[in-house]
Amino acid sequence: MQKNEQISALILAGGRGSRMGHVDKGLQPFQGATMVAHVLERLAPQVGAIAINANQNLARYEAFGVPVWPDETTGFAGPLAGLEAGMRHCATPYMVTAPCDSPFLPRDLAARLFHALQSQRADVALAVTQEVGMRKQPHPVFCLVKTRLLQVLSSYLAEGGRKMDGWYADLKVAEVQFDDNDAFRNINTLDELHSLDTARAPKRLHDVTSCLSGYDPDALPVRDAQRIIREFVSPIASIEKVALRAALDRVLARDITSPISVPAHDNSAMDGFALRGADLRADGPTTLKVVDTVYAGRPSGATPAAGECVRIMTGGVMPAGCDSVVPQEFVARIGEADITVDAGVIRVGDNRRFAGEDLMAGSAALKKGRIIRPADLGLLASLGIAEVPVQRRLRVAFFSTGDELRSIGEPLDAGCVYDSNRYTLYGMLQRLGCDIIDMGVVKDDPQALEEALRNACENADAIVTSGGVSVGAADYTRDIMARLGDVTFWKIGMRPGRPLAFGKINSNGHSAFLFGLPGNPVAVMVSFYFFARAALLYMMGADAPLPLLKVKSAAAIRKKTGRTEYQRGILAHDANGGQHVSITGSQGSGILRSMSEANCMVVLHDEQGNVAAGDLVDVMLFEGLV
Ligand SMILES: Nc1nc2c(c(=O)[nH]1)N[C@H]1C(S)=C(S)[C@@H](COP(=O)(O)OP(=O)(O)OC[C@H]3O[C@@H](n4cnc5c(N)ncnc54)[C@H](O)[C@@H]3O)O[C@H]1N2
Ligand code: MOO
Ligand SMILES: [Mg+2]
Repeated sequence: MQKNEQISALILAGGRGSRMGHVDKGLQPFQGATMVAHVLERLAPQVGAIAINANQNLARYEAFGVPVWPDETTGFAGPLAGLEAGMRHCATPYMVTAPCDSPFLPRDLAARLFHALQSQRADVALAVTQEVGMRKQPHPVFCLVKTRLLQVLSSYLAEGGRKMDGWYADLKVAEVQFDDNDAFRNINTLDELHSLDTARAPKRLHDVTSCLSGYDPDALPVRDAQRIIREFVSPIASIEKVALRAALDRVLARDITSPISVPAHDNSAMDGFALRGADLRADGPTTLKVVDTVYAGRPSGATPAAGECVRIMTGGVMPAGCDSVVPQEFVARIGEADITVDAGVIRVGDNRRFAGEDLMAGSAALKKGRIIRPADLGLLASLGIAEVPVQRRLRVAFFSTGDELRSIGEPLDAGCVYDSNRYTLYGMLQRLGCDIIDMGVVKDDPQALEEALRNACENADAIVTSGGVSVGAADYTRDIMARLGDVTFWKIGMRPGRPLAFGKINSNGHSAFLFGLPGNPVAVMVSFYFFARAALLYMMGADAPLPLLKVKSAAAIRKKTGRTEYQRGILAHDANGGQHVSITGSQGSGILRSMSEANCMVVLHDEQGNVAAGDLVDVMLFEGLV
């Protein structure tokens, strides 16, 4: 974001922190620094100059190397007094403010407020947010003002005014809508501060693994590896708004509350005649006078009296007083101006759809974390929602390692193989909806590996590599990974996919989670599905557990206890209309055909031994998984 030299920033740290037990809020430790330091770090790059308004601990604020201006009115007159002090000292025509307890403020705050101020020829611009289905929420302490308005503010204060949004009542105000409500989140209590601090503090792998009893990196059960990974990774907290169609397959970032009732009115489920159920005789035919016709989308306003009815189309609004609809094909006689209905053809209330029976205004329509499917697009459209808050896409860099690998298009030299892992990884990552960075093949060369890992780390949220994580002499990958961060190497009690590297690496102030998958072509896929997939989904804020089905095994399967086996299976119908699963031929870790032929994975758990024909086994369908 570009710096605007015409704007100065003022951090409002002059409050008494009464909700924090009278501590100085700005100086509270938060994620390895103080709260005010986080605000400084976000705001300073946006403006030409920056200062702090504080009324206590002035020397500690001055230690940040920026000017500190106390209120000029005594007695903690609130943020307006700070604003006044700031405007008096400010040397630029514009000043932007933010409170010291908002460490997540937008990095484009000044630019967007300034743009709105200019384009709307306003005096003050302020941030607002609006949750879907909720009222607009202004954030007057996040504002941009023309500094020449000092006089207006001083008069308001002199008259005893104290409300942040009161002083500009007679000025032109531009509101700027920001999508990320959390960016304006201020931290009011020490409890809130501590819980956020621990939730977001970087974890060490050791802290996670040490909580596990009997942790052995060389014989780690699948469940434990999955648990450690889940504990260690953290979700990205960045939201964007996209047009409804573009939300397909994206992760919903906020709960959606229905702003309207769907349908909005009671209406007919059939083409027929709307009537008053009480008019229908139980002992013989009823004749009713037809007084009007109602088409869908054209309410008639008619209010039929006793003995009257209205011709109605499917979706037409039920006329007042009517509670039932008789479909036209059930009517015994349709005359010029009346109809006759036989006894017992409908019950009172039949074929009437109630207002809000699909969704009631104010009710929860969709939960955040959901991956948006076609039905959800329709549901959102039925609510009139044109833009959807979604998580930003996860950026995932991936590459293959190995001197023997050739990319397609290159000649296949003696002893070499074509790189297939990068294509299976491409497919799997693409299906997960990630933004992918394909980094090609990297040679078994320490310098090339380090460069690739650093580059990936600086550009992605997560890195997926294949190969080099076992114990071979040319497998430098392990050493380099370990050197760049907090990475552990496991031998997992599973087949295929025994070796796995996992952790987080750092480069030039960036960090990324790392999944070092084994090189064998089936192992790379199985490790992706059972470790990386869930972790990446969690990072992208998605809540998408996969069901395991129980299906009969068509034949006996040999299985060792004490490890998880992922056998490639074909689920098919048998002659009796039931289903069974059979294993695809050779299950070798290099036989990619076994994956291609399969339509599911048979999951044989640690404690399971040999399977007899007809036994039920757990099956995970590729459909949904891939
Ligand atoms: N002494 C031991 N040797 C091995 C062990 C072990 O525990 N002790 N584990 C075996 C298991 S299990 C696996 S899985 C592999 C994993 O090896 P690496 O992750 O080090 O992978 P590489 O050695 O680089 O390659 C293994 C194999 O896969 C082929 N490969 C690699 N990348 C690709 C690619 N992109 N496309 C196609 N094929 C690829 C590579 O040519 C090798 O054949 O280690 C076992 N050894
Ligand atoms: O576990 Mo390795 O993945 O069997 O070939
Ligand atoms: Mg190897």
